[in-house]
Amino acid sequence: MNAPNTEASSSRFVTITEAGQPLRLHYNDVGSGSEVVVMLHGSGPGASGWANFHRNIEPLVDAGYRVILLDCPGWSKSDTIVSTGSRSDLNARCLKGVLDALDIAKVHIIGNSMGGHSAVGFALAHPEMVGKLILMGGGTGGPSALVPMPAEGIKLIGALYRDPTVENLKRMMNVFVYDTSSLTEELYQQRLSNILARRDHLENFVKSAQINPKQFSDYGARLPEIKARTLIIWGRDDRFVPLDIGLRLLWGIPNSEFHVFSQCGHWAQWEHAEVFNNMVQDFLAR
Ligand SMILES: O=C(O)/C=C/C(=O)/C=C/C=C(\O)C(=O)O
Repeated sequence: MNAPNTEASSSRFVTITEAGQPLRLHYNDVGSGSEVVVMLHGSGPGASGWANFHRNIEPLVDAGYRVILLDCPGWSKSDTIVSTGSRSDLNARCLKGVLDALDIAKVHIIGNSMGGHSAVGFALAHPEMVGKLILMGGGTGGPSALVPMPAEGIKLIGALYRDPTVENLKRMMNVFVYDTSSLTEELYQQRLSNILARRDHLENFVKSAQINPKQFSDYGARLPEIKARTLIIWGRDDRFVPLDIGLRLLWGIPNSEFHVFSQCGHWAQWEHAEVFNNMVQDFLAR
């Protein structure tokens, strides 16, 4: 019997060059299929590939995919960074560096929130390297037609970055998911320890937003350039990146489809993991 895949057993590092400087990035590498699925996490404090997607890795690995979870610069065990330009483009450059280092020519990408913005940035810069895209609660920065921006959840993320207390974490997590009864003390403690482990990441995120408040590019005008078949997934009750941003993606990306979960906040892959996993496998196999 194979040993279970764990964060520790799949943990790897690679050093790329970013803006002429070495940048050490952490990733998890699970499974050994010839088709590769990259998972890109969101921008909340304490996020990581493993923390965002731990309910989604095993089903894809069991279905025969190799899964790479990249921790973007400024999160988890990756180097810290001050982002003064587009963070979505920065993450896209980092993904290119990692794939080149691993000699991987083509990937499917699942992006959550900031990870969705970064996946679109990557697809625009390197269309030949993208198989299919799955965008959840993200895909472009820019305005919502319905909700004042920054949305309430994004304001709570900012407060948590500036003042990383368990009270601020609970305030953020309580609008993060639809069903707050799913939030356990263990989850809070795990997330808080991730957050407090890297105060440099917190400080640099705050600094980045002060230098450039628009960290996430508005790719709206360029969405029609995306040729990859794209599955857009959203929570109806998303209070971080409003649902109508998903509609903008659907209008803009020519070969796209849109699924909305009711009773779901910003973490569709976690709140509706089983249906999400089946949907992803079906979409990738089509
Ligand atoms: O401001 C945006 O457009 C993006 C926000 C996020 O990326 C928020 C993500 C939060 C998480 O996924 C998390 O795990 O904290």
